[in-house]
Amino acid sequence: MSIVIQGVAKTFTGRRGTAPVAALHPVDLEVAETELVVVVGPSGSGKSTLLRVIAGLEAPERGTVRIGARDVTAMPPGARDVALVSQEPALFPHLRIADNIGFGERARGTSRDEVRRKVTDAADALGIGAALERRPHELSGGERQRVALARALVREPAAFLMDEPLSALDAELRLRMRIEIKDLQRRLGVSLLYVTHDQHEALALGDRVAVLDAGHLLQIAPPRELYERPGSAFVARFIGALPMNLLPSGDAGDQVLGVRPERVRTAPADRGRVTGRVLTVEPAGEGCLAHIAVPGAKERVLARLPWPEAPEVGAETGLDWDDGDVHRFSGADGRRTG
Ligand SMILES: Nc1ncnc2c1ncn2[C@@H]1O[C@H](COP(=O)(O)OP(=O)(O)OP(=O)(O)O)[C@@H](O)[C@H]1O
Repeated sequence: MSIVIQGVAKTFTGRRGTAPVAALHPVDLEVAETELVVVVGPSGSGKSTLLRVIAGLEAPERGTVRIGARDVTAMPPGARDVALVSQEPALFPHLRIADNIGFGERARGTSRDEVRRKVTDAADALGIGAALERRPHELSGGERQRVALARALVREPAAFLMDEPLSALDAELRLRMRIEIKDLQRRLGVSLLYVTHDQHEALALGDRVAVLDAGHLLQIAPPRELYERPGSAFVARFIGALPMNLLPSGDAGDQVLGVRPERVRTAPADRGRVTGRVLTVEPAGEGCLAHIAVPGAKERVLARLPWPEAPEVGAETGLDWDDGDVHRFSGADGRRTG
């Protein structure tokens, strides 16, 4: 079922003497019936708070949360019919994996045979069918995370919420499980709202990706659109393997010109659009990453280059790019202007 949140705001009133923290400014977000939406943002941007509000673990001070046709804003977590999978799955250490997966169903009064069937199906779907008799401490981190996912599956919830479920795993396992999660979501045809701080994971996984910063939802768009037409300078720097280069432009310096490091070329010092001094050249897999100090730019300009074009450290170099690769933002609020 769909997840629809409207005007959800949350402020944590600090302990005595500390200032209140606005974790979420009014946020609107919709996850369609069979959609996978990823919320991405830096640490402290409000991602977990958003999921906890939807799950019913935090009460918003304003706004509504709907799951399908039901307004669940005032409902306790158990009545919402959503499953939340988090980074560190809380498993019962003394229970077998089968009982961990089936725990909620048993508590709900489902018959023993029915629970056994559901547990076996979910465990098989996640490739942990052979681990059902073991205890949590006998499993790897990846397997324990699969147990948490199986436990969520068994409940057949109306919607899934996942809070950085893969961040404790190594890179290779993360990649594998990312594919499995997307696969599972497709097969089940359910809505999934997935939270991560990793823009790479967000782009790979989401049908749409929502960027959150300091409690503000800045943009929600399909991954390619987010990369190709970021709506603000913040999104342009946050989304992408490397942050977008930003250079002052416009007569009054009131505009910001953006160009991605992978679109920058070097040129003879007197022939580029800008000129700068090469600070370092780092090996970066297939090619290299040159850091260039350009007068007037707040940050060093990055250029992702093939090795044959690697400039000399210390040399002056021109930098060039195509007109079509230029993004423009307003200098005042960083909003996209062209
Ligand atoms: N229970 C709480 N009491 C007070 N402040 C809180 C509480 N929970 C979260 N916050 C604050 O609200 C803001 C948002 O926190 P939240 O955990 O939602 O961010 P996040 O994007 O999930 O961060 P991370 O990626 O580090 O988990 C932060 O400034 C945090 O310090």
